[in-house]
Amino acid sequence: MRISVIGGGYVGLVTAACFAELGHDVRIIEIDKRKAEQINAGKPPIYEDKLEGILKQSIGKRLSAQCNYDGINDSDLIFICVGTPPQDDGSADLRYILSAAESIGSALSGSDSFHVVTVKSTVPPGTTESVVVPAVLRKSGKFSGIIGFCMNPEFLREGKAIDDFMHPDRIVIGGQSDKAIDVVKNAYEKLDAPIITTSLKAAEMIKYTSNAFLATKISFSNEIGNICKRIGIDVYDVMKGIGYDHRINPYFLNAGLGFGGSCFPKDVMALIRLAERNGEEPILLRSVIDVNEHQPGRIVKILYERIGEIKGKKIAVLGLAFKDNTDDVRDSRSIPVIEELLQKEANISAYDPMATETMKKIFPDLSYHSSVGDALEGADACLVLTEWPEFSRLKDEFNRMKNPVVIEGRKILSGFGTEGVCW
Ligand SMILES: NC(=O)C1=CN([C@@H]2O[C@H](COP(=O)(O)OP(=O)(O)OC[C@H]3O[C@@H](n4cnc5c(N)ncnc54)[C@H](O)[C@@H]3O)[C@@H](O)[C@H]2O)C=CC1
Ligand SMILES: O=C(O)[C@H]1O[C@H](OP(=O)(O)OP(=O)(O)OC[C@H]2O[C@@H](n3ccc(=O)[nH]c3=O)[C@H](O)[C@@H]2O)[C@H](O)[C@@H](O)[C@@H]1O
Repeated sequence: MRISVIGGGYVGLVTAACFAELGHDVRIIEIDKRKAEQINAGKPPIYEDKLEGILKQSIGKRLSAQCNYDGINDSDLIFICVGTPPQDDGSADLRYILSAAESIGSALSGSDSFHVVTVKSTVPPGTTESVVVPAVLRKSGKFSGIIGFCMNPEFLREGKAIDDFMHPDRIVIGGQSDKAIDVVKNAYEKLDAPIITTSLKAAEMIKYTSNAFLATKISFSNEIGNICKRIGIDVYDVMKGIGYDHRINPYFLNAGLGFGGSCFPKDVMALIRLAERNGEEPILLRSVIDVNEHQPGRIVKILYERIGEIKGKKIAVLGLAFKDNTDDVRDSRSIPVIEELLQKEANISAYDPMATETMKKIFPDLSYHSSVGDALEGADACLVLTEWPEFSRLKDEFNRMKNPVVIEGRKILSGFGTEGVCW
């Protein structure tokens, strides 16, 4: 099948590389020339496990990237994978979606064959129908039926994106017609996963609901964790105890600093704004955000309780990325922690296996180190902020600290006899 993917970011590039791996001919349209060039050179502009390998296998053969929309009228299926960042009020900014839809419409104006335009970006319910369909039809000069429309939300996690794409729990396809839905189904025919077909709007809502539910599990665990901490119980034992109940399951119950990244905070806020605009009071969703916003401050409070005055103290910060296995620091919970430490005039000594360069763009003046040991040298305390597996193997490195006070914002250490381990 011939597929075009609009946007060569996390989702677009992974989607394109995986569809090429499945044997389709894929063209990426990426307006950022530098990114398109990197992709064509077989170098992913982002770090993602296994991505470079599969990109190199297909690039120049079944996969290519370009900066314009030329030739997309060859494609049976066109995926929109551009960003939907938050606006100042938290609602989703749809300008990239509109612009992509208009460009697709113009590019399809001369074509006589059937094409399916499919939104993969996370968009508020109603967007495909009210923004994408009219823009494509207006610019193409065609009527509905000549072009099909679908909404196929993406559930991949950064750091595990290739495996998530190739082995999804389910594939959701919202569509206007069976004919359009069948084209999207065919693209995925080599994958072994249940396919849920639904309306365009329901597919859009499934994506928001999925992220909001996972975020709710995390905030719930944090609230229970905060209570447990007061009364001297390890919340990880508690969550293990409930996670065996198959109605609950053991995933996304890790308490700590809360959720970061480019999606959970943004998508829960967008859902809150959607609810409000439709006359609903999203009481639970607001609490999910509230709990999350408070968690970073709690670790600094615990630090103060352990070492007293923070001013002038050397604080080692292990982990900057919003989660392990990525160089992405967007909305990382390490950012508010570092901001508060800087406000209290701490000397921060930072280490991350992968995210140092991205974090330097936000905090250029921190003292960054290329090894955990160097970051810990002479430190008055250490905060662990990302669940990097390599931190679970640390032991002797902590001997380089001035005081053995280690506070975990993510439960990853395996117990090494230091003081102050929290959560
Ligand atoms: N990052 C993630 O893990 C996931 C993201 N999503 C959703 O997928 C969407 C995309 O997210 P990311 O890939 O992270 O964003 P991103 O910012 O990494 O990539 C978007 C890309 O689209 C390009 N672009 C923007 N306008 C364009 C246009 N008119 N034509 C061609 N290219 C254009 C940008 O230059 C950028 O490279 C968002 O709605 C996001 O919420 C969904 C699941 C997972
Ligand atoms: O829409 C999206 O962009 C994606 O958002 C998340 O994926 P991602 O943000 O890559 O990472 P997660 O593994 O979900 O972690 C998100 C945040 O929650 C935190 N987290 C996760 C799990 C947990 O138990 N506790 C916890 O605090 C992580 O540390 C991280 O900061 C979802 O898991 C994906 O299904 C979804 O496609």
